Amino acid sequence: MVQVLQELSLPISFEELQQQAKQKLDKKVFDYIQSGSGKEETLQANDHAFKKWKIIPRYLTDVSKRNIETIIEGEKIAAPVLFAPIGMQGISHPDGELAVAKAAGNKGLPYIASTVSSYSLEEIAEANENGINWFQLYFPNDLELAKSLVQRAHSAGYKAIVITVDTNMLGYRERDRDNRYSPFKLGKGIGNYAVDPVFIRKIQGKNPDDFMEEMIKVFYRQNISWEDIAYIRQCADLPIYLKGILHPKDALLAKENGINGIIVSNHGGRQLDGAVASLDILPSIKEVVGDELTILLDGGIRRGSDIVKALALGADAVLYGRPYLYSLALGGKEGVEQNIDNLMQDLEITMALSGASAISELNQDLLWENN
Ligand SMILES: Cc1cc2nc3c(=O)[nH]c(=O)nc-3n(C[C@H](O)[C@H](O)[C@H](O)COP(=O)(O)O)c2cc1C
Ligand SMILES: O=C(O)C(=O)c1ccccc1
Repeated sequence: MVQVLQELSLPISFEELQQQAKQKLDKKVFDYIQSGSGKEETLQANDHAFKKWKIIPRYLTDVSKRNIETIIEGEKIAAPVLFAPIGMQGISHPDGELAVAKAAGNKGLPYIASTVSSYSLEEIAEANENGINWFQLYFPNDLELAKSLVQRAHSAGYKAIVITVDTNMLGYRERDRDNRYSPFKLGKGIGNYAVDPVFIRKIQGKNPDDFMEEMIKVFYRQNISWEDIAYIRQCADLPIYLKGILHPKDALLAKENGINGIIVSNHGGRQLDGAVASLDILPSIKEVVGDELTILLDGGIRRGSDIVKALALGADAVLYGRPYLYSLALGGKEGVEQNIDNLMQDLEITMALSGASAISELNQDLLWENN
């Protein structure tokens, strides 16, 4: 008997992908993922920022040999794209981070594991043992705990530490408040804490029901200083990236403090509403830091042309966020792989049609600002 395999086929367009994910996911979960903080001005600004720039293509160039690979932290990656750290992927699909990390590795792109992952960083590293993993740190209040998380990441083969600096508390997310939804309530983001020896020691003797309360107590450090960043460097010999940098003066301080890279980001419009769009501030940041540290950007990356614009304005690579999460919800690991295939094809076509055959050829000369 001939077995007809129903091939998984996710929608190509981001808007359609989001629509189908909305139909599939629980309303509160979808709202939590999709929404921004406040009036969502920053969420919208991220989207709008890309529309302000138009590509002026160069023709009569040779694009017969195309290459979208690039090098980040000394490692060749298949495209200038990293998987943004997203907490609690278990709310989108039971395989959560294990599926996404494996998909990232299979496609030759780095995976950044969140502190609030549903699975532990060790399980994620094992799932993506042949790929590149980075660890995102939500700086805990307890330095010993910070050290433990970072050293575990180092032992598990993570290649860089990304410290998120824009979340000293959660943004004012109106939709979540209406829904009475808190990411912490579900207990889906405790993969790393549940197995951490320092945390386990901390809660010993306490009521297991208080686990979440204890975790929240140590979760946010509201006074991270440059000394704390230096402390993390002492914990493990790994490159350090700061995620959530928007002010050029902070970018300059990052450079002066010997940080390896920054991620220009407003957390996908989920933290400070009213904050500048990451793409809008990118040129000013590039101006102060030059080529001395790696610049990554996220917020609103949906298609190949978004990547071309971000790189032309000075980013070395971008982080890809919500779209992969919707793909995970709809199709697990295969869904994410398919979405990445589409994104990479789109990028290659966009570059070729712009007249560029390599990532290094993308610069501001290709852009026109539409005010
Ligand atoms: C559901 C969700 C959870 C997130 N969790 C984290 C996290 O744990 N750590 C972090 O640094 N950023 C987190 N972010 C922010 C992303 O890393 C990234 O900055 C943002 O999604 C980029 O915007 P985009 O989704 O519009 O592309 C989260 C974003 C979403 C949508
Ligand atoms: O929702 C988020 O944006 C986020 O970063 C987060 C913070 C704490 C727990 C889970 C996710």
